[in-house]
Amino acid sequence: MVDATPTPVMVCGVGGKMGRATASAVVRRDGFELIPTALGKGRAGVVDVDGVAVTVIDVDAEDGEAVLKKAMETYPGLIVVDYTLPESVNANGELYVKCGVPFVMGTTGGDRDALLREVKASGNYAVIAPQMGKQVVAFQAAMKLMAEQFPGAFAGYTLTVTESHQSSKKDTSGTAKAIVASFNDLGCDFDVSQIELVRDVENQTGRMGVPEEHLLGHAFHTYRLTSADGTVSFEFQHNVCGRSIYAEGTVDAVGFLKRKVDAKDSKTLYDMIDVLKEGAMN
Ligand SMILES: NC(=O)C1=CN([C@@H]2O[C@H](COP(=O)(O)OP(=O)(O)OC[C@H]3O[C@@H](n4cnc5c(N)ncnc54)[C@H](OP(=O)(O)O)[C@@H]3O)[C@@H](O)[C@H]2O)C=CC1
Ligand SMILES: O=C(O)C1=N[C@H](C(=O)O)C[C@H](O)C1
Repeated sequence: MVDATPTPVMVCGVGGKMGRATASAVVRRDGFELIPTALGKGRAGVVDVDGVAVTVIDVDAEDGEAVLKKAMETYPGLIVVDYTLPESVNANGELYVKCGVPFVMGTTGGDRDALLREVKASGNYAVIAPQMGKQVVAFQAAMKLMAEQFPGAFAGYTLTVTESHQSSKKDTSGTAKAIVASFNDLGCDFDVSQIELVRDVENQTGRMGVPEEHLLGHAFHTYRLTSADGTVSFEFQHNVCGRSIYAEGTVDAVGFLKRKVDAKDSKTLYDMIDVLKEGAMN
């Protein structure tokens, strides 16, 4: 029999740009319920998400663990979505593991190796990925496959990577870092510290071609490969305006994770390529 109970979702960081967009997608999507409590930082208060009043509890002022445990009791089957900030990634991951709550981590940055290692070792169910947009995930997967199939195919080529995001974004794109890992396997000698970050309006609207109405929410990535003698070049580009592609993908990830939890799947840690491969993205 199909379980008709909606999946309860807590969105941590609901006061921020991605948290808000994701909470709104949860409200719109059948089969999911946005719970009226979330963890936040610095600012407590109530955020109205399309008619759902979400009380944001400041983790600096209250015990996040107690808040989460209460929510898990009140909403059995709770799944947490995290769109907070790079500096909170590891502490939040640890908190979710401590509470035993399945989670989707969309937040980038932090110590990724430690996060993945600790979550995997814990056996806590989680989807962790720097990119939730279906078509960008497909591109990321294609580059990974190319690197697995043809390692070293671009040896000797020079790689340049440019990414433009809203000026409030402090970290280097997690997506760009993941794709650079595939270029490394393809033979390109390139370190993520060489990624060019564009955060100023003049270059965004001029050189990058970001429409003005999307200066506050965009992700424009260009990867250029040039052969040693300059006679051959490749360019890969993905330009996203707004945030709906990520918000919708995040809800897909929540649905995927719920099915894995219910099935008690032996694999517990996933990324968005796993979600895409299973045909779980709308
Ligand atoms: N995986 C993906 O597809 C995508 C990932 N991202 C990533 O999502 C993250 C958030 O981006 P964005 O929404 O633009 O950032 P914002 O700055 O707009 O929002 C971050 C929010 O998180 C809150 N916050 C910070 N620390 C904590 C904490 N410890 N617990 C709970 N809440 C906390 C902040 O609260 P306060 O306002 O009080 O400081 C703020 O409301 C970034 O890492 C970004 O790269 C973005 C788009 C897509
Ligand atoms: O902060 C953003 O906006 C984005 N962050 C993710 C990243 O760091 O790769 C995904 C996308 O680029 C938007």
